[in-house]
Amino acid sequence: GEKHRLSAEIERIVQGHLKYKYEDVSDGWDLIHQEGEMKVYRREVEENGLVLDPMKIFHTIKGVTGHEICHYFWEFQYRMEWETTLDSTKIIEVLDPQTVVFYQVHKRVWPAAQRDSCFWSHIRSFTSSDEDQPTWLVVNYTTSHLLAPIKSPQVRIVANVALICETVINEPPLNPKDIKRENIECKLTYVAFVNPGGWVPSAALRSVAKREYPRFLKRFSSYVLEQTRDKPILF
Ligand SMILES: CCCc1ccc(-c2ccc(S(=O)(=O)CCO)cc2)cc1[C@H]1C[C@H]1c1ccccn1
Repeated sequence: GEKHRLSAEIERIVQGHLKYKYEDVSDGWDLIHQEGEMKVYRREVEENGLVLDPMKIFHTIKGVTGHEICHYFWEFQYRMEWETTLDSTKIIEVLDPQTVVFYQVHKRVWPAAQRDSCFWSHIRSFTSSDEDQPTWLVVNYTTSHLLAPIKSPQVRIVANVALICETVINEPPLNPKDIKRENIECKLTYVAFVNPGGWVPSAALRSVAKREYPRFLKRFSSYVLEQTRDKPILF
């Protein structure tokens, strides 16, 4: 598509996520939560007393495709229907049909100051040679923007988040037209590097993250299942 001021950065960040997606979580990652198909890993990282813990979540959702998951994650108009941790969200710029800039105000995490975030959000798909279904991904990456001035007392978070989805078709029928939702599942990898942008008590932030990430992914998955239940499959 047409290039714009963020094209080079987007390429760099997207390729970075694809490179690390296959990094195994055996060294340095702790499994902190397991629920059904969902496995939540965290690396404990602190920088000058600030908790930066990278999160990595693997989940398998039966009955939806990776395209559907990324569609509902990226499209702005659904956001407030599944995001329970936001006070507001709005698009402040559209850079191309796959790239927008969002500004969001997050619900206050007591006793910390209220957070806000501004990031470019990019959706794309690609097919590797060996797989038949395309991989879909969404990356949300902090960016500065004239229409999202930093204003006290809100604290701007710095986030680098990726949702990478593969679609598996189990027992594919001879004719692809006959594929049913019970034959499909989405295998997703969600990574989040969130710098809270200002001091938050380590224990408080760790317990909020441990509770909120699984909760948000569970809620988001059920939202997509409910939205797609009686719709034609979006491959
Ligand atoms: C003090 C920092 C608090 C805090 C701010 C923000 C976020 C956060 C940012 C972005 C995304 S997303 O996946 O890109 C969906 C778009 O909104 C998810 C979460 C996480 C936390 C940490 C607390 C954790 C958390 C995790 C999930 C939901 C809410 N909070």
